[in-house]
Amino acid sequence: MNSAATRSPRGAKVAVIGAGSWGTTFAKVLCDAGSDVTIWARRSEVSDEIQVAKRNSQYLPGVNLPKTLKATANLADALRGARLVFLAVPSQSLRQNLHDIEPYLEPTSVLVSLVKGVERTTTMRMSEVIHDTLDLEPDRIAVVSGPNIALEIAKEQPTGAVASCASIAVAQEVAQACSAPYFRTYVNHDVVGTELGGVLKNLIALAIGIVDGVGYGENTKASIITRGLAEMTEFAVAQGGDPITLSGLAGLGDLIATCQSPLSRNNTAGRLIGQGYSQEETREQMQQVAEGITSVAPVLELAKSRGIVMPIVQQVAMVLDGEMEPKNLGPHLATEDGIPRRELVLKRDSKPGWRRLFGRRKERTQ
Ligand SMILES: NC(=O)c1ccc[n+]([C@@H]2O[C@H](COP(=O)([O-])OP(=O)(O)OC[C@H]3O[C@@H](n4cnc5c(N)ncnc54)[C@H](O)[C@@H]3O)[C@@H](O)[C@H]2O)c1
Ligand SMILES: O=P(O)(O)OC[C@H](O)CO
Repeated sequence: MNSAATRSPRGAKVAVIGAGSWGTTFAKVLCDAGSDVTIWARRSEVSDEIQVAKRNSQYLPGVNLPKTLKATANLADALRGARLVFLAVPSQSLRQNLHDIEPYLEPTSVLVSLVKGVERTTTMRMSEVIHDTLDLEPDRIAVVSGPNIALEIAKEQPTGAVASCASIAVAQEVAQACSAPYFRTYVNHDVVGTELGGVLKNLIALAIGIVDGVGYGENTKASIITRGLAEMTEFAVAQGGDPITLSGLAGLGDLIATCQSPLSRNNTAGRLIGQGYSQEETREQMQQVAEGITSVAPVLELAKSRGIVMPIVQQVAMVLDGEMEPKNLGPHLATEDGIPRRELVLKRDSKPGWRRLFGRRKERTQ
């Protein structure tokens, strides 16, 4: 595809699927960037409130949404004519949502994941789930990720993000559609690294929340953030990601935001667990998605299959499962053999191009 042929004009029709805190905030960004936006909500009371009152009081209390934003609970209405379709539903429901939207997609629609989780049953990233479900070409699958706490952005506090697609022209089209005065979007073509940055920072934010709940101070947290970034980078590189991406907005940037913000749901969930609440009690107290909790097991499964050691994520899993006291979580635990290891060991994925992006489905079905 060439960029002139694919660039969405200002005012182009786009759709957002999911009207929780991020879907609604992202719809506002898209409106403020000049797109013609329709957001789809599962519940008609939510779409009615957005459509009529320009509010989403459950997820963004006190925020006025743009007058131009349209909302519906009807998928066909949301998707009609939409070149870009932004997906903002929980990771574990994405596959079902994709099946639901498939009949209404335009033949050239690009699907853009805003989701920061891994599918528990398959260990797939969201772009892999899109490919697996809809069999789209890589240049019709993109992701947007970065240090993006919804409520801050809904209040127009400035931030940045990265739009990533195998086709840099499509990444530019996506970035252009979501570049508002307070939201600057960069581009890259490292879908794997961009996507995994958003998944993995949630696991480190859980660890930060846990030690915060215990009452540990800044040295512990700085060590966890730094060693967490090393774990994130080793993991992402082994899956085919670029280490540079992990030091950018979608990696380090998002890690800092999520580990520092009391608004982060993953951080909050970790803090409750660190204070002694069980995983079940924490889930009950959380009114919103904390993707990290469901991503721990599939990430560790993938790490094991690639021979990657993730001591912090492993400890988070043990605390969640009640096998370790929160106060024992820390960056100080030795590896199994007790031998001090190097600070960063990058084992690159040797698969080239598309096999790195979406190779697992092909491998499975060949
Ligand atoms: N909130 C943020 O700051 C933020 C920022 C960046 C990315 N994200 C990511 O965006 C994704 C969505 O998170 P969110 O913050 O909007 O969550 P949320 O809890 O605020 O909202 C989730 C939305 O999904 C809907 N939903 C739940 N189950 C569904 C299903 N089976 N089918 C369709 N819709 C369903 C809910 O009704 C709700 O509207 C997550 O992967 C999250 O990691 C969130
Ligand atoms: O609230 P969290 O923990 O899901 O984090 C929100 C965003 O991913 C931060 O970029």
